[in-house]
Amino acid sequence: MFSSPDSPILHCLPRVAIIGAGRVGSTLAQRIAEKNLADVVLLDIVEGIPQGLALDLLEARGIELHNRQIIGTNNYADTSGSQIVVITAGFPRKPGMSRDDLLRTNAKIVIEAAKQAIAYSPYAIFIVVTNPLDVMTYLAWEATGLPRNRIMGMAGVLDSARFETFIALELGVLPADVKAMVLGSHGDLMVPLSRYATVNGIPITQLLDAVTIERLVERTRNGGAEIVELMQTGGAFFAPASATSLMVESILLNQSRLLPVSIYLQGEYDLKDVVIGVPCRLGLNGIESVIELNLSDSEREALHISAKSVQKNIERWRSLQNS
Ligand SMILES: NC(=O)C1=CN([C@@H]2O[C@H](COP(=O)(O)OP(=O)(O)OC[C@H]3O[C@@H](n4cnc5c(N)ncnc54)[C@H](O)[C@@H]3O)[C@@H](O)[C@H]2O)C=CC1
Ligand SMILES: O=C([O-])CC(=O)C(=O)O
Repeated sequence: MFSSPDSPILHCLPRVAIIGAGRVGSTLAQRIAEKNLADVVLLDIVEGIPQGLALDLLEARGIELHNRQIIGTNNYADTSGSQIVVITAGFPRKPGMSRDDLLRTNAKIVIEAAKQAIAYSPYAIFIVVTNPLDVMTYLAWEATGLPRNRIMGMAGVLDSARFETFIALELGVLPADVKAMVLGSHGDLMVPLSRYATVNGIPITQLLDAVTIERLVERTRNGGAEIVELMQTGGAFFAPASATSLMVESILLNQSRLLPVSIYLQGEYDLKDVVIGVPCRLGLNGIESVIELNLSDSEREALHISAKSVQKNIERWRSLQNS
């Protein structure tokens, strides 16, 4: 049973609302239900789609052996009293586009979704997935007025999983034995921390040469685009849904996992008034704490360059509104 410390108990079972029943949203609904984590309300602007997806997922319950409720809706009232709201509503990029090219269209969608969702679930913890991720999380934070521990973006868990995958493929080891962390913005300027990447505790710098590591770092930075180019219609959704469900799980089960999460910074890493990915502990209160790593000069510089690019896009959004 989960409820925010200051909230009344609204439901007997935890409930997660997913705004946007597209590829990421519907796969996330499946992951959450099949892991038996929470009931799911799947909301989309298109009529019939969330209802059809919910029915399809319900019909699998007997086979997958879980008993979670899954509701499809176009009405925010049905998301009422959710403990977690995940925003995946918005357009994915097409080949040749950067995530930042989605700013204008997705900002309006995310701001509206955040305002509607908070009105019905005032005690919820919000996880933003829509791109460009860090700017969307910043705008959702502004739109909801939530304290920063209750609103975050998903990107670092996915980018780290990609880095771990490429290291595991290169070394021919089990992916679960590889641990790595990617900080910064969810874009070309993300900051994979090779120095902290290990295989069961052994630093990868002892297993791979510098040129190979740099190649894997570059592939990680380009990980989303690689899939967009291959698929031609939309982007990745299996790994993004897995990464988001990991965050949902750590919050609902109070696991206190230490994960890279996009959060509004208030001076940590000498960065202020920007959302960017840094290591955080995730538990019942959302972000329980921000961990400040001892970064090298070049890692710190890369993080600051990454943050500047997010700030530039926040300013771009403000000037679009004023024009
Ligand atoms: N943060 C990350 O690491 C990742 C972010 N993404 C981003 O997530 C977003 C969703 O990706 P997909 O699910 O692949 O796209 P999709 O196109 O399959 O789904 C988007 C859904 O949002 C819905 N939608 C649009 N406007 C809406 C509104 N106003 N209210 C409610 N629903 C609305 C659409 O009808 C559609 O069903 C994209 O912006 C994508 O770039 C995707 C993967 C990873
Ligand atoms: O690349 C995209 O557009 C979707 C995304 O953010 C990712 O897969 O990392």
